[in-house]
Amino acid sequence: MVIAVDGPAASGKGTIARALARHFGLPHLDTGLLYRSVALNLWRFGGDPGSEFEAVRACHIDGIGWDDPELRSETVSSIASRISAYPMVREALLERQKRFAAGPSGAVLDGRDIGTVIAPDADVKLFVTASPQIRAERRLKELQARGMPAHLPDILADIEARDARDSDRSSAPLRQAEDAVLLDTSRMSAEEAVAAAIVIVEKQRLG
Ligand SMILES: Nc1ncnc2c1ncn2[C@@H]1O[C@H](COP(=O)(O)OP(=O)(O)O)[C@@H](O)[C@H]1O
Ligand SMILES: Nc1ccn([C@@H]2O[C@H](COP(=O)(O)OP(=O)(O)O)[C@@H](O)[C@H]2O)c(=O)n1
Repeated sequence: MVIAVDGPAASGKGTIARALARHFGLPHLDTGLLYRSVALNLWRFGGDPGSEFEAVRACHIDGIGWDDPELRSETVSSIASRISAYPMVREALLERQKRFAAGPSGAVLDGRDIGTVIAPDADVKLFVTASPQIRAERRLKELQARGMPAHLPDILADIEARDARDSDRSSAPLRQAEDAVLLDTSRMSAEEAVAAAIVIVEKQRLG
């Protein structure tokens, strides 16, 4: 079974995708980490996020560990949001995501374009969302828990800017696939959102 989980920043898609992978015994790929790795590479070699050419040169990401704490920094988040709009960057990361989705034991992938581009034939597609204010509050708590300086109005502005960039880009914009089920987690705890997602998957896969 292949499960596609898409949605905007801090909607809870990663939490849901990880829990679904555990529940159904499937491998999981957080595709945002690929874009974050390119951003971290670019930042480390002093490249210009305004240059598609330099961003493509940063797509050799095998040397970056998924547990590198820098991947989650606000600087890297912001660069990732910019470089992910470049068609050549998306192209460079496409094959590895498609290969993961086509793996022999099925998969759960989360990102922005899983249901539309990476795995258009996924068995189940979820589009996870929540209001910008709620998402900003979640990210604030997350940053505070990691002891990082954080300011709600700045986080909200950043989330809105990233939503706009994700939705307005011409290459694989963020949008709900026609056959995706919408899950608005604004009024749900993480546990409730996971439980709702499991029910959706069970229903969808039975057709
Ligand atoms: N339904 C929810 N209610 C409250 N907090 C949540 C919920 N879902 C996720 N979170 C928390 O919000 C933050 C962002 O969630 P995450 O799953 O990383 O989102 P995304 O992958 O969409 O960016 C995390 O700290 C997570 O624990
Ligand atoms: N499939 C994907 C995944 C992420 N991205 C981009 O990569 C950035 C980081 O993704 P992420 O999923 O780790 O970000 P959060 O939603 O966790 O904040 C986002 O701002 C997106 O613009 C994308 O364009 N396509």
